Amino acid sequence: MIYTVTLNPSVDYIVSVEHFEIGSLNRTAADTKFPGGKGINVSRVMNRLGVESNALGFIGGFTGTFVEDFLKNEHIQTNFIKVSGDTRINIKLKTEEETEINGQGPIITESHQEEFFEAFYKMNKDDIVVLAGSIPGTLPASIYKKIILICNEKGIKVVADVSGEALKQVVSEKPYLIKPNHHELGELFGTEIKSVEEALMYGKKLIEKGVKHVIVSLAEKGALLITEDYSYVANVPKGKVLNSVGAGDSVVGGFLSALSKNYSFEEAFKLGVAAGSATAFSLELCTKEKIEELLPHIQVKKV
Ligand SMILES: Nc1ncnc2c1ncn2[C@@H]1O[C@H](COP(=O)(O)OP(=O)(O)OP(=O)(O)O)[C@@H](O)[C@H]1O
Ligand SMILES: O=P(O)(O)OC[C@@]1(O)O[C@H](CO)[C@@H](O)[C@@H]1O
Repeated sequence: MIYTVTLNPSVDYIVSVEHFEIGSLNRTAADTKFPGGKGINVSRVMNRLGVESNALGFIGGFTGTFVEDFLKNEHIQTNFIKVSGDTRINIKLKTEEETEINGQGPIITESHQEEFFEAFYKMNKDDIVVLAGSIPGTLPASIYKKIILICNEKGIKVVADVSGEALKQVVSEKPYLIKPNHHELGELFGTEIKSVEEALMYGKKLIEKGVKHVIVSLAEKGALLITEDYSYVANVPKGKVLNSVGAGDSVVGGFLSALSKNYSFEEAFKLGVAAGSATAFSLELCTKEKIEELLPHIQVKKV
């Protein structure tokens, strides 16, 4: 089973405003709500590609019920720990420029954490754990490290899509796969990455540190898959970006779905990139049909 971990899920409130003015009453041209949080997005993308997963994390209140019910309606398994506060609402404002306001999330107590860890003690070596998204303020900053230590002891593969301090901690535990974007990779090394060549050089440094596979996404500049033995670069198809929320998560969801169907790494990488672009070119997360439409426009080359 692939378990996705979203420590701080959300209701993503997607609001389109034609000419947004600070200090004025703005009215929406359209608005929608979706369950959000990076691990949940990975689960939803995998589900669209016919791959089962189980979504873990903490939810609470009416917003938590919305998230859980939405996933159940999509036939996605969940095993959330219920907390007493409300799951956060993250505002995604679509106007001339995309602007996001992410909430803080509910308080998570020590007993909630103990309950959460029980799921990991029951996993076995054939499982995969995907850690994705930020760590809420009431959880210890070392929580991802603690999860990886349990997984490493059991031989469970860990995939991580995290940033900042959490990325530093995750890298030191040598996970199976990480997917930073070029900003996150640059931040890790205290630099700014401006080209695919620089991304390749810094990505290789992570392999030297013991990470097994690295996917670096570079938005419209393409993506890299770097391993100990080979590296691939992919272009991204041309299209109108309608929504970048969840594009990175779609790369992870697409890649893992393909691996679980025994695709080669090269093909899985291609599908991951197609899924990322399919989300970028859609109002919501990618569909299988949109991914298939984009696949022929992606070339993967060894570098
Ligand atoms: N302008 C674009 N044109 C085509 N594809 C894009 C574009 N921007 C993003 N993508 C697709 O989305 C993927 C992830 O984008 P990006 O590198 O911005 O990751 P991210 O910052 O993790 O995404 P997110 O917005 O979810 O945080 C890219 O690999 C690509 O497939
Ligand atoms: O606050 P975090 O955990 O860093 O990010 C949460 C989030 O912005 O990421 C997803 C897109 O990747 C959204 O569904 C969600 O709102």
